[in-house]
Amino acid sequence: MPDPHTPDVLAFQNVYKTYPRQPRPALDNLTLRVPRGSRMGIIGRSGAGKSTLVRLLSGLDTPDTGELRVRGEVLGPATRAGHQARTGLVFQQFNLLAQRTVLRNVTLPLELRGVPRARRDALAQEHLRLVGLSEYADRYPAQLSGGQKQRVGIARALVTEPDLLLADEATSALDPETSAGILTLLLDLQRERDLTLVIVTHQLEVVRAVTTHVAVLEGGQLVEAGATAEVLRDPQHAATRALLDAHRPQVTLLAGETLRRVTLPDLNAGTLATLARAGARIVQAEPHPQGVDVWLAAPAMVSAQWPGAVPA
Ligand SMILES: Nc1ncnc2c1ncn2[C@@H]1O[C@H](COP(=O)(O)OP(=O)(O)OP(=O)(O)O)[C@@H](O)[C@H]1O
Repeated sequence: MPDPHTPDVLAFQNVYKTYPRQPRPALDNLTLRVPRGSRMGIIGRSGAGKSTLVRLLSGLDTPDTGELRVRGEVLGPATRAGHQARTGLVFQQFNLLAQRTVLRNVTLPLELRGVPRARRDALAQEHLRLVGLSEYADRYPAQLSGGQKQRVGIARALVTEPDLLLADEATSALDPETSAGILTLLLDLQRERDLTLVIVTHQLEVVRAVTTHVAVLEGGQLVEAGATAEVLRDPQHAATRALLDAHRPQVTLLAGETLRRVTLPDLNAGTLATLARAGARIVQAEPHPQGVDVWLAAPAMVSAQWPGAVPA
């Protein structure tokens, strides 16, 4: 964990939120710290409270009781506008305006802020370059693929140069390969700009691939939080274990085999031969920001030798 004296960029303190006419709180006494510069995954099954947490974080809604501090300030009417100006949002459904070109979608937050046209066009062009879409400035959203739309969404979120980026199911609508590309981009941008990244997802592989920390919600409560590697290696709560189990490939293991997951730079002939010699079977492979995420069924002693292999 980071130095405890570093000011947390975000801190929920005993936050409750209940929607009108609902019997149970959507957030139930939530206390959570998101350290500056971290990549925090928020995970939980449907209805756990993830979107509610994002609504509060983005300043779109307020806690009933409890406190939400951002960059050391309590988020409230006096600080909301300033907070929103420094916060970028990336959505599952991209939320692009169909009647605007790609460039005009990216300039929109700058227009709302009254930035002069020449300046906002230059900034938007620069951000389209950053996401690899310089050539698409004059197209319309309907002429783009899902992955390209999300790149525009990321350019729009970053064009105001926020220090906090909230991504709500940013890759859930995309296929695994496109999703890996978007996650790689988010990871690169987070490092380059020293952003604090909060990723809300129901996809455990997203948490595994990009986050430094993870918080698990269940019924509006925080049931587990910590460094991602530790939580995934040794989950303490049944809700976390259930999420992990749901992600395991369905495979019948042979006697003496265990299931392991390992991230490899690629699956070349040499790697495949080494795996075969070790008696390891590939049961599933998915693109990953650092290469390929491979699930192996392998003899227990063999799989332990793979660098980076973790028990699944
Ligand atoms: N606008 C609303 N009005 C009433 N109840 C709501 C509203 N939004 C969410 N809820 C309820 O609050 C609880 C938490 O919902 P929330 O959308 O935050 O969960 P979630 O983890 O994001 O779920 P999902 O993964 O399905 O999006 C649920 O019981 C949900 O039914």
